[in-house]
Amino acid sequence: MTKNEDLIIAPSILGADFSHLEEDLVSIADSGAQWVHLDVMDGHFVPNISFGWDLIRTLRPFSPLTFDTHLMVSQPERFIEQFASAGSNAITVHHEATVHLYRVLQQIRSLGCKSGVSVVPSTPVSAIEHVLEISDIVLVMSVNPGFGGQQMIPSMLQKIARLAELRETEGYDFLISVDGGINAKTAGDAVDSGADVLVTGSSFFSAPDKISYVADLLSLGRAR
Ligand SMILES: O=C(CO)[C@H](O)[C@H](O)COP(=O)(O)O
Repeated sequence: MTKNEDLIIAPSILGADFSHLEEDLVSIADSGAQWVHLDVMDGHFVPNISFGWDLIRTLRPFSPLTFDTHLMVSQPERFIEQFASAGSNAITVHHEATVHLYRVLQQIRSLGCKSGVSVVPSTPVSAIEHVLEISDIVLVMSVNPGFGGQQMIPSMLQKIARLAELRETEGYDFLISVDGGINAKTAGDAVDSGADVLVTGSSFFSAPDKISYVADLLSLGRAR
């Protein structure tokens, strides 16, 4: 996979106004972003509750973009089928949320979705090395998950760089995604470290001009 040349911008609807989600979803496609990031929180794995597969199924007809579902959910293996049939194109689960990680990633692929694995800031890359061969996406959480609008933890850049190194040396084919505190100031360092997918919530939805905001982020990939 060619790194960064095809940078992907994935606005997170966690930052949207839930009273007019349809409109905000359309604004993501109109902005030039390629993916929609859907943060599912269960109030157990993270101290917040967001939404479930019914909302994703409801939103699906209103966007042609890739639905990138991020399950911040304990024992996600219980719900993979529901999130796949709701219209997810990619499903990411947390290493810390299951003892059956390899099997869950296989399950995700068997349902026709891209498989994603994520780690919270305290988990080192070494914890997921055994599943990199069956991962289409590795999502580096650059904040403690649960809430939008936090500041990026700078040391997470080293984690991105380590993943990029492993991909190169071992010949893996996953995309490196980064989630948490991504904005016009922090995105450059993330891309320089090796990120291919920029998840952006509060900064996207507060941008006065979403098209320019996305264009600026996309230009970081081309500048490499
Ligand atoms: O997963 C998340 C929080 O757990 C959000 O996707 C992430 O924090 C993006 O929001 P922001 O860009 O506002 O940091």
